[in-house]
Amino acid sequence: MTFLYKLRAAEQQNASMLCVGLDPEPSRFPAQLKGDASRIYDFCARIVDATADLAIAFKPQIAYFAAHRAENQLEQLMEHMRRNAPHVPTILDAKRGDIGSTAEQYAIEAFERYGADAVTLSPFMGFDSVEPYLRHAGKGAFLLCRTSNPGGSDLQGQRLAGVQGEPFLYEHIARLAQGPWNLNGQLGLVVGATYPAEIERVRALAPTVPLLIPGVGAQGGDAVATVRAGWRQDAPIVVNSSRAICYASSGDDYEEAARREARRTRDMLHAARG
Ligand SMILES: O=C(O)c1cc(=O)[nH]c(=O)n1[C@@H]1O[C@H](COP(=O)(O)O)[C@@H](O)[C@H]1O
Repeated sequence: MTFLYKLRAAEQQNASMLCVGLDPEPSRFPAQLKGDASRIYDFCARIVDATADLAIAFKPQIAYFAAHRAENQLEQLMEHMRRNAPHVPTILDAKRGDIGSTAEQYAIEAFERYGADAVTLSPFMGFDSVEPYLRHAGKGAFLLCRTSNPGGSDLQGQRLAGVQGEPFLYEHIARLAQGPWNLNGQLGLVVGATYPAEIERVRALAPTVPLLIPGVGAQGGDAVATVRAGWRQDAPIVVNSSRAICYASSGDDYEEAARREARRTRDMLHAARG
């Protein structure tokens, strides 16, 4: 089963465009787990169980595990998601990007070690840094295109003088992902919810690829404008919220609070489809 097939099935089954981001920070855990990096798995598994019927995808961010030497807990979590939420695809947020031979190793890490359905990648080093991921049958890859952070415009907002029409770099990336780079039909693009006008532009240039859209919740992106700009009947959007869901409460009720916030966000996104 391909990543895109799984994504479409989860979109239907959970009536959702919401991606639950898993960015575990022990210092923000509720009292009984607070500060304890050995409980990262426990914390994340409970968030997964509380939101498995509300999400189109789960997105663990690898740095939050690696920083605490908790890669083994990430492996456990990936296994937990496959077992307890097999209908929800996983996107490993690793933002990798390196020469082909090293990319081959990163692809094995993402798809074989962690068993992710998709991964986030930086396209900065060009097609031969992306191609090794496309060799893994059915696996997805989201290329950073117009990221949610203010500094995203430093490079992504520069015009490419040598390219026809002098597009912005992010526009060029969108065209490549829709066309010549999309060898396995499983490429997607990352566009920040903080820039709805750019989401609309990317959607115009890449009408059928899935868009991973972080930036609602803690970063203050406009959820309604995001859906209007990016959602199309035949092209899914995956709108990520991490901290606003994981830390909806710092008390013992954190699972219920995460569920409430996930449901509220999912319903708001759904309603914005009009
Ligand atoms: O690729 C990403 O997921 C990503 C791209 C981007 O442009 N902006 C962005 O915030 N992210 C990630 O999305 C998550 C956002 O977290 P919250 O701001 O807490 O919802 C983090 O894990 C970021 O690393």
